[in-house]
Amino acid sequence: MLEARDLCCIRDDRLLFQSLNLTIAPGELLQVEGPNGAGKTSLLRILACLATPQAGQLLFEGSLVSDDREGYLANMLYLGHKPGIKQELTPLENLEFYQRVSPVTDQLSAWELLTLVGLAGYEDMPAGKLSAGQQRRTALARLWQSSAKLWILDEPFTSLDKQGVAGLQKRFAEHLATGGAIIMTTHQELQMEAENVRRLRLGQTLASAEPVEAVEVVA
Ligand SMILES: Nc1ncnc2c1ncn2[C@@H]1O[C@H](COP(=O)(O)OP(=O)(O)OP(=O)(O)O)[C@@H](O)[C@H]1O
Repeated sequence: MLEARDLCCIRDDRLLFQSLNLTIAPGELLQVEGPNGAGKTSLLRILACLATPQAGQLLFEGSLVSDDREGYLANMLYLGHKPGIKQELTPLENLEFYQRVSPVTDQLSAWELLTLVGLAGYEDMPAGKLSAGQQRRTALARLWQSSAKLWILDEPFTSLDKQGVAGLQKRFAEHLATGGAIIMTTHQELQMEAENVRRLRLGQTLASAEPVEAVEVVA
C-alpha cells in the first residue's frame, strides 16, 4: 500500500536516519520503535506529508505521492501525539467537524461515535475541560468513522485507560481485517496477532551522538 524509498531526515544538523526503506501492505501493522529522540515522530510526519525529507520518495499503491498528494491525503488519516481537537468545541461538535472535513463512512452518527468511545454524558462540555484520556478518546473516535485505508498514528494509546487500550486494539484488528494498514508508534506492548504486526526499529541510542545509517527491521 505504502512504500518509502531511501528516506533521509536531518533535524538541527543531526542526521536521524538515512537510506530508510519500508513497505506496508493491506492488513499489516507496522510499529515504529526506538528510544526518545530516535526520530519516530519525524518519520511519521514525513510519511503523512507533514514534513519533507532531505531525500527519498513515497509511493502509495504504486504511484508517487508527489504526483497526487491530494489523492494520497484522501486515503490516509494521521493522528499526532497531541489529541489535536478543538478545545472550545464540545466532543460532539468536534466529531461533527471531522465528519464535514474528512472522508467518512456514513455508518455511524456523531452521537453514536461519542457513545462508542465512552463519552456519552460529556457531549456538552468544552473539550478543553475534559481529562487527557477523554480528549484522546475524542480524537480517536475518528478511527471509527474514517474511510482512509492507511492510518498513521503517533502514540495513540497515550492517556488511555486499560479499557480504552483494549477497545482501540480491537478497532485496529477490524481495520486490518478489512484490508486497512496502520503505521504507528507506541511504547506499549501490542496484544495483537503476531503475523499482522511488523516492527521497524530506529536504532539511535540516547547516549550516542553519532547518527545511525540504517535501521533494523525486526520480523
Ligand atoms: N521541528 C524541529 N526542529 C528541530 N529539531 C527537531 C524538530 N522536531 C524534532 N526535532 C528533533 O529531532 C529529534 C527526533 O525527534 P522526534 O520527535 O522525531 O523523536 P521521537 O523518536 O518521536 O521521540 P519520542 O519517543 O521522545 O517521542 C529530536 O532530537 C528533536 O529535538
